[in-house]
Amino acid sequence: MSLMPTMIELLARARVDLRMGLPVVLIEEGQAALAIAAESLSQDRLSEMQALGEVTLALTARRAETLKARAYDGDTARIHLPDAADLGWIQALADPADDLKAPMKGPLVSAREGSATLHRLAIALVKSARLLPAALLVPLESGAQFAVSHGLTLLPQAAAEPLMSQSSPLHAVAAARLPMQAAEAGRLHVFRPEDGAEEHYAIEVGRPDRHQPVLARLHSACFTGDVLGSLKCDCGPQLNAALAQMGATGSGVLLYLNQEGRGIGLANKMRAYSLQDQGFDTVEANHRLGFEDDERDFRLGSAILKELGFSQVRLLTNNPNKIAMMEKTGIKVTERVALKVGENAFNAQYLATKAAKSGHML
Ligand SMILES: Nc1nc2c(ncn2[C@@H]2O[C@H](COP(=O)(O)OP(=O)(O)OP(=O)(O)O)[C@@H](O)[C@H]2O)c(=O)[nH]1
Ligand SMILES: [Zn+2]
Repeated sequence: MSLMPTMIELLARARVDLRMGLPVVLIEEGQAALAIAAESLSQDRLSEMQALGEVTLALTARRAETLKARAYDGDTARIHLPDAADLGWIQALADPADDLKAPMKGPLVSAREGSATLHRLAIALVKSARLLPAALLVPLESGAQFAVSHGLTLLPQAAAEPLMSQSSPLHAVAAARLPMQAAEAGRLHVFRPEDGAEEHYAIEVGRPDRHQPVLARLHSACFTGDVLGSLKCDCGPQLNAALAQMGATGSGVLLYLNQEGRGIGLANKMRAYSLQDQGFDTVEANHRLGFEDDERDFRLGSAILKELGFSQVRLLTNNPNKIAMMEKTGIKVTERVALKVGENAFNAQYLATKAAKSGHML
């Protein structure tokens, strides 16, 4: 038995399958469905799914709103797939890239009867695979049998609980000394979550006293800002300023959380940037894609701080949600240290939107 995958391992496997364009079998209390990500769908697999029964497209209520489709299940909408629907039809619903060019997609008919539990689970899975939040589902008579005979991953709803509550435990896997320009006394720790998702890093500067509040920064990965010096955001200058301040005062801890694009992944962030080029702001772009404003899980941050032995922080941030999440998850924020750097002509509007819509402190 111990060689069989655990629930959390099944979850990791399902995430990879969906990215590769393979369907997975989802089961919950007598219901079963075959689910596949809209983004990685092929025409062959679509035809196979259509041959199995009535296919529905699971979308978030956010995406449904843009498409003027009804979402009868709160945060989730189940759209009936017309018989004539092809790959292009599905992609146009899942991906907002051409919304403005081809605005009329309807009439879209949403399902009202039955349960949306498996649809909601499918959306959570494709989001965690950093794909577009859209999935196709077709009901199955016997999920377990179908999975075995087709060699597919079988995922019970219970396996996805950690995904829904986003609280996979993490473990420190390696650490070493890392002298940096900003602080010679640096140490980099790598943390690996049990659910096979991205690793996160902690950079400890000096030897912070575990009994005192530590100067801390929760930095979210921004490949464009951190590495390329993008002027569209303020991430690069914030990263450098935080490390510089820790170096200057001799101690601190910077968490580098691999939650690119506020947790939607780089491909989706580039889709959001492309919508921004069409005139939408950073929040509207996320919504049109079907995401919430912010899909990050800051609980990861407090879990890492606790693993490192910290319980109180002086937090470098302008984001009140980060402070609230720290407090809620057992890390005391004794002080908020403002971090206002890197404003320029390209990101002024982005920063103004964060202040107006996301409550950022100026
Ligand atoms: N989806 C999306 N993500 C973006 C956009 N611009 C920047 N990001 C991401 O936003 C995150 C920036 O987060 P942080 O530096 O923690 O900033 P913050 O939440 O505004 O909070 P503080 O900087 O602490 O005040 C990074 O993951 C970026 O990749 C955008 O237009 N769309
Ligand atoms: Zn950035």
